[in-house]
Amino acid sequence: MAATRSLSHTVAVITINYPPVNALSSPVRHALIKEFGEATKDPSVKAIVLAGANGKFSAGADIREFSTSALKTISLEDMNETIEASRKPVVAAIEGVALGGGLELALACHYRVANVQSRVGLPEVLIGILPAAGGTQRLPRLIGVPAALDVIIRGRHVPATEALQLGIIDEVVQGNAVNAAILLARKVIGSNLDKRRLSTNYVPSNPNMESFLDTAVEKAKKQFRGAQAPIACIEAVRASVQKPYKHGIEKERQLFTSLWATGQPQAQQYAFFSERNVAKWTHPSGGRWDTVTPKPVRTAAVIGLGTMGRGIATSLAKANIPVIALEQDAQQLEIGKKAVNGLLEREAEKLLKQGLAPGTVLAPVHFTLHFAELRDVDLVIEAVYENTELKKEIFRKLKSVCKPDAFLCTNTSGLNIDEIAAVTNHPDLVIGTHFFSPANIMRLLEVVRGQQTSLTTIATAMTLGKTLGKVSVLVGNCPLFVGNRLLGPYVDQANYLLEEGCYPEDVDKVLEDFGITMGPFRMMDLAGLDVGWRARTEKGLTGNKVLHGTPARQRLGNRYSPLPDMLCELGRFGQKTGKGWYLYDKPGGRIAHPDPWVKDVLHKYRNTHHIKQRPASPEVILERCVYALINEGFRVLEDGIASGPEDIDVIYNNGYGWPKYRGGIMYYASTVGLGKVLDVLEKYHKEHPDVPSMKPAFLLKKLVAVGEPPIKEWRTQVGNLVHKL
Ligand SMILES: CC/C=C/CC(=O)SCCNC(=O)CCNC(=O)[C@H](O)C(C)(C)COP(=O)(O)OP(=O)(O)OC[C@H]1O[C@@H](n2cnc3c(N)ncnc32)[C@H](O)[C@@H]1OP(=O)(O)O
Repeated sequence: MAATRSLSHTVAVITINYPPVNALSSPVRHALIKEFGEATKDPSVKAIVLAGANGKFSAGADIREFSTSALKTISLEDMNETIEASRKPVVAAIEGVALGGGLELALACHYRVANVQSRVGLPEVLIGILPAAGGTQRLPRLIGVPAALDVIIRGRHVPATEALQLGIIDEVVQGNAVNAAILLARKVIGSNLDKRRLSTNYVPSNPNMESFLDTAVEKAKKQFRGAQAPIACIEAVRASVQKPYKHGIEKERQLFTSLWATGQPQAQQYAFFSERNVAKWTHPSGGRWDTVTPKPVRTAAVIGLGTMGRGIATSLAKANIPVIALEQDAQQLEIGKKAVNGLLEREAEKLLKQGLAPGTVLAPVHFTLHFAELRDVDLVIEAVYENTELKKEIFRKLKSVCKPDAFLCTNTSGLNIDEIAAVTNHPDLVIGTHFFSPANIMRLLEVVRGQQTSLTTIATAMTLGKTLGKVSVLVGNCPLFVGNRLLGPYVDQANYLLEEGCYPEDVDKVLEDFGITMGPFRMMDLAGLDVGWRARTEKGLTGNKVLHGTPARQRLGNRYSPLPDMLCELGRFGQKTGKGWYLYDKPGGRIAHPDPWVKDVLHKYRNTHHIKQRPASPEVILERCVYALINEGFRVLEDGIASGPEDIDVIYNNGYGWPKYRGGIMYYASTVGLGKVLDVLEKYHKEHPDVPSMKPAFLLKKLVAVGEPPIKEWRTQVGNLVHKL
C-alpha cells in the first residue's frame, strides 16, 4: 500500500509508504485521497495526522513521472485543496525531509510539526521547474514574499529550527514527530481552522512590492545566467500578491507548461538522476557497486595541510570521522592547524544555528609531525602538492608505518596513480582521490582507479565520498583523469581564437553568456597561469628543452600557441600577480578588467606571425570551444576512462561550472544533434589537420552512423566498442 491509515484514539494517522523517499507518485496520490476520504467520513475520527514511513515525510512529486501521463491523474494541487478544505484539523508530522511537493502537501495541512533533524524546502528550481502544487502561493501567504522568495529561488533545504523561526513550522520536537503531531491534533480538535487554510489568506504587501520583485528578477538574471526556472518562480510569487489564490494557481500552471517547453527541466532532471547513477559504479572486470562491500572508515589521516589538505581534513571531521593531520615541520603544522580550526569553528557555528550540538557531529582533528601516529588509521589521504617523486616518497613511508590493510589515497588532479601505487606493498589498496578546491565545500570527487586497485578499495573510496556528502565519480587512470583532460583541447581552442583575432573578453563573454560560470581566460587567471606553464615546461613544450629551430607555433608537427608561455615569462600568472589575461586592481584582486597591454601584445603577435585578424562570431567561438570539450569527452569514453556520458556530465556540472540547465556537455551534444557536432568538427579538422584534438572521435562517428541513439543508450555503444577494440 502506497499509504496506510491507523487510528490513535480519535486521531487518524495516514502514512505515506513509498520507498525510498515517499515520492508523491500517482499510486501515492490515489492512496492518500482514498485514506483521507475515509478518515473524513469516519465519525470516530476527529483529527488527522499525515506522516511518512521510514523517517521521511516526502521528497515531493515523483520526478520520473514528469515525462509520463501519470502526472495528469490526480494533480498534487487538487489533492492539496481537498486536504486544506477538511473540516477536521490536519497536522503534518515531518521527519527527515519535506521537500517540493512534500512541503506543498504539508502547507496544505493546517499545522506542521517537525523533528529537529528534519529539513524542509522547495528545491524545484534545482530541477528546472517551479513549485507547481501551490507552493509559490501558500508559502508567501504564510511567511511573506521576501522570505518565501529566498527559500524558493535558492531551492535550499531549510533546517527545522530555521523553518520554525520563519513560521513555516509550528512546532519543532527533539523526538518522534508523529507522536507530537498526534498530541497537537488532539489539542486543536474543534478549533476554528479558517486562518489555518493558507489559500484563503492574502499575501502581505507594501507599495514597493512590484519594484522589489523587478529587482529580484534582475538579480536572478545575473546570478543564474540563462536559467529560466528562477525567473518563473519570481513571476509565480508575483501572481500571489494581493490576488485571489485561484489566480496564482492558474499562473503557476502556465509557467510550469512554458518552462517545460524550454527543455531546461529535462536537462536538469537528467543531471539530477545522473548524480544518483554515478554512485552505481561498475568496473571493467565486472565488479559493481551492489556486489562489493566497502570496509568501514572509522579513522583517517590527512598528509599535508595546504589548501587541499585543510579542506579534506575539515570534510572528514564534518562527517564525524576522527582525523590525524600530519605536516612536515612545526611551522607548517601550526599554520595548517589554525586554518583547519578556523574552518571547523565555522562549521560548529552553522550546526549551532541548526540547533545541533557540534560535539555530536564534528569529529576531532589531531595534529602531528610524526608518521608513527598513523599506525592505526583505516585510511590515509595524502594531499601534498603535485609532484610524483614527493608523493612516492610519502607512500614509501606509509608502507612501513600503516597497518597492512590501510587504504592509501593520493589526492591528485592528474598524476599517475599506478606509479605511486607501485612503491607500496599493496598497490591494490591504493586509489586516487581528486578533490576540488575548497574541498570542504565543493561537491565533486573524482575517484581514480589504478590498474591494481581492488574492488573493495573502490567501494570504500566511493562510500567515503558519499559519507563526505560528495558526488563521487569513478574514473580510470590517465593523465589529468576526466575533468582536467577535457580542459586541454578547450583551452587550446580559446588560445587559437586569440591568435586569430579575438580578445580574452570576447571568448569569455560568449561562454559565460552560454552559462559557463567562468570563461577559459578568467578561469586560467584564477587557477594561476604558472600551473600550466610548469607542466608544459616539464613536458619540454616550452623553456630550455625546446629544440633550437622549433617553429614558435608548432610542437611535434602540431599547432601550438606560445601565448600563455609569453605571459608567464613576464610574470603574469593571473589574479595572484594582479595581471594575467586580464588586469586586476592589485595582486589577489578578483575583478578582471580587459587589459590594453594584452590587446597590444596580440596585435604585435599577429603581425610577427603574419596572422590575418579574423574575429570569430559568437557562434564560432562557442562551437570551437564546446565541441572541443565534447570530442574529448567521446575519446574519454572510447578509452574506458569514464564509463558513461553521465559520468562526464556530472564532473563538468559539479566541478567546472557547466550550467546544469544544459544537462552536461555530453547531454548538450545530444540536444544539438551529434550529426551537427560531427559536421563542425570534420570541417574544422579539414582546415586544421595540425590540431589532432579536433579530429572527430571514432565513437562520435559511430553514434552518428547508427542513427544518433538517445543518450541513455550510448553506454551500450561504448560497451560494444570497447569489446571490439
Ligand atoms: C506539479 C509538479 C510539482 C512538482 C513539485 C515537486 O515536488 S518536484 C520534486 C521536488 N523534490 C526534489 O527535488 C527532491 C529531490 N530529492 C532529493 O533532494 C534527495 O533525493 C533527498 C530526498 C534529499 C534524499 O537524498 P539521499 O542522498 O538520501 O538519497 P538520493 O538522493 O540518493 O535518493 C534516493 C533515491 O530516491 C530517488 N529520488 C529522490 N527524490 C525523488 C523524487 N522526488 N522523485 C523520484 N525519485 C526520487 C533518487 O533518484 C534515488 O533513486 P535510486 O534509484 O536509488 O538512485
